[in-house]
Amino acid sequence: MDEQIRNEQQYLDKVMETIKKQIHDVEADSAKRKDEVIHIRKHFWDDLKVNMDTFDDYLETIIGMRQQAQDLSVIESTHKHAYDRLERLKRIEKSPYFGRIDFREEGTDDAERVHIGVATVTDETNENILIYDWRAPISSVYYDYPPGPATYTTPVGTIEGELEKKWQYTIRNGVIESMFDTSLTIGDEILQEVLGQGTNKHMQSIVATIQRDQNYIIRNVHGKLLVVQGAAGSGKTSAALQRIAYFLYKYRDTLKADQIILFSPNNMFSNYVSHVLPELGEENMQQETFQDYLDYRLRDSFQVEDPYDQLEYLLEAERDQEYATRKASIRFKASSSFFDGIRRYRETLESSGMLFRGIKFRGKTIVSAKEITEQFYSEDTSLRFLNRIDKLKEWLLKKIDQVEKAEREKRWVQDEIQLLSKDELQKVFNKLEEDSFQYYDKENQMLARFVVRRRMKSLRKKVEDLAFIHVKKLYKQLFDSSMDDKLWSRGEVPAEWESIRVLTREMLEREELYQEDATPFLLLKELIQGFQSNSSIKYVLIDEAQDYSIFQFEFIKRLFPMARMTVLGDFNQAIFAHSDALTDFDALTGLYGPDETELIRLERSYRSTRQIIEFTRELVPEGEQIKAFEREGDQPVLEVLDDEAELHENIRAKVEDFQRSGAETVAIICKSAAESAAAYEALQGKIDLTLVKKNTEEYQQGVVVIPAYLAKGIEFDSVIIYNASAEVYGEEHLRRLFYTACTRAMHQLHLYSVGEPSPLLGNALEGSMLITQN
Ligand SMILES: Nc1ncnc2c1ncn2[C@@H]1O[C@H](COP(=O)(O)OP(=O)(O)OP(=O)(O)O)[C@@H](O)[C@H]1O
Repeated sequence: MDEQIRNEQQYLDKVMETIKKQIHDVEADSAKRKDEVIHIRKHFWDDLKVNMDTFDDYLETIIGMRQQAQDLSVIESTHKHAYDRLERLKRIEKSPYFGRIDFREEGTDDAERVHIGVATVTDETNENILIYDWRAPISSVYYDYPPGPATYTTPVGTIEGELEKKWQYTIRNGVIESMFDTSLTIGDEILQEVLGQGTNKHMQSIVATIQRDQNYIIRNVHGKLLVVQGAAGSGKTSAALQRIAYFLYKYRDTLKADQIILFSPNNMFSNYVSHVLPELGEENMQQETFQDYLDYRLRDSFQVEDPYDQLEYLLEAERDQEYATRKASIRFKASSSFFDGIRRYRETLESSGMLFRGIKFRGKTIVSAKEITEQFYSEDTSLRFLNRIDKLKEWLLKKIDQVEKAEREKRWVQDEIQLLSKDELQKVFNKLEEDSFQYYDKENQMLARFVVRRRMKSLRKKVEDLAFIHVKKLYKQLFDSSMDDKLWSRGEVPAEWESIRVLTREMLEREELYQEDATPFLLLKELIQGFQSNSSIKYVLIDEAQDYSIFQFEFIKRLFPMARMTVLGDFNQAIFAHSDALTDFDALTGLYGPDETELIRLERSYRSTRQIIEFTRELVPEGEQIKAFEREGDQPVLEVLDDEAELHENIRAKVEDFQRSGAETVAIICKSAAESAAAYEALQGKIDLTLVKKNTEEYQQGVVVIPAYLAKGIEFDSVIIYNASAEVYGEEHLRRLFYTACTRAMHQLHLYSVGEPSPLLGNALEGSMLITQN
């Protein structure tokens, strides 16, 4: 083995030497190019013969300018390329690879040694590859096979052969610290080591230890929709991020990072995952929360309730009649029935029911809502709805033209002309010089024209933006009892429909929009005014996808018509009311059809120790399917206490305990923001801690108090469940929230209960997965 390490170290030294030399060369080259760029920029005009005397001179000048600009752009782009290469080389200089396969291609005698790292490195002749990028076709053998027969796919076909050996290395600072022959070792030492480490301020890349099923997700480029249903901690987010890196490599000539968008649950999560791609030498994709998008699109119309306020209401509000209505409303408005209902509603508007705003100018109606309605329904009904809207807009703009002409003669115009500033007058006269005189025989006429046009500008803009369509009222009309027969067949609406109608109308009268109404409202708006879509996005990835309704998926699909979609989620963590009854992503098959859809399950969980996984999987139905990665730790503990004073004292001591054992991140996870605020208040003087709120941007190290729904997608060395009592987690619908909270723990999990423990713990208590202390 020593001999092997020595040999390998020699190879490593050679590779590092090459990288060092390349860094030196690129640096020298890059400095030269930089000088060139500066020179061209400085002397752009000196080197150019500007002569406009004749048409030929003019043409020559233009061509010269173009040529100069082109040269500059080529050098600049080469410079950027070199800079990226330099960054990449520097990043891998001291740890250039992490694995090796000895692969013998069929029909050959000798196995090729393929070293695998984060970026490709070739020798000075550029002919021999010293390190293969982990995304290269041959590298997939490293992730997919144990020693034995193996194949991989290249653009020209499938290569078959024998994987003779597979090595894993840990290299630090240019020294091989360990190397494992995977055919001899049991288990995955490197993965053990990686998972045993503490949390980081940011999520880490997993390229050295990608597992086979994860690799399948990362490299899957078949259909339009890839759905990944995976247990908590099974690497869904990790797979999504490495998948993006894979796309950026595979399609590097045509795909840019900003053509990929990742929908994440909140800004703290976005921040948490934002280092993975740069660590892999790639630029970050766009990241958005769906809420940000809704806010952006609806900010002019409404203050939209955010999803966390909706959740907080569902967790903490009194369980009265209104609560039941709201819950039913949330479910129904997220359903495909409601989606179809809205589409039917739009169709009925073709023949009647459109609602418009009258158009006023200086307090006087120019075109009344009634006239607009009459005009709309007098148009040729065989035209497509959106064309009719367009024609109506043109008709209104013409009306505005007429009014504009007539207004120029009015007295107010003369008054306003008197008030024009010097600058404004100058502006009008400048224009006069540009325009032909013949249109403006009188100066005053021109000023009048200026004044009226200026006043009408915003009106015109409103008409252009179709603001004369009363979408708010149209949405409200959807909840009018008169629509029932037209829109809904028997049994399609929930039993609470009557009270949902009232609740929704009251909300709209207050000029508010609940979270559950935001996407439906936007859909209706788009069906009537035309869809805003973004065709430049080629890949959309949706993480924590169990939190999206089928309605929202439909919407995202329309929004990005040219994109392929990757959807990753776990229904055991579906904490929003609209999704708490769903158990799988089957409904998504309808989105692009079965031929374009592939579903993959990830069952092994990597985040937590075996003991934590064996406990948490007892909390959910069919939890036995979740497999633990064999990493040992302490058994989770449930401690039952008498009162809150005791609870806070115990938490203080426990946090100290965890920190003494090396935990860098400790989360005290609560049910809601309300419970978190109370816990924070009580613990503040005892422990140095931070309260995480919905607008917290950064993942915090140290001790945090956090509501379970904000801890989604992230992880902590040690987790304390603040109060797992029957009083707090008494209701069945909190099971998934409770599971989400417990699965955030990597190494240690401790639950407290003031008084009787939650019935949700039932199976786990009986199965002795949990040590109980009274
Ligand atoms: N192949 C792997 N190698 C190393 N670490 C891994 C691997 N797969 C997952 N992990 C680690 O497991 C943890 C959980 O991964 P990740 O957050 O991607 O899971 P998830 O399925 O998105 O979880 P959740 O649904 O709970 O949010 C992370 O620390 C991640 O780095």
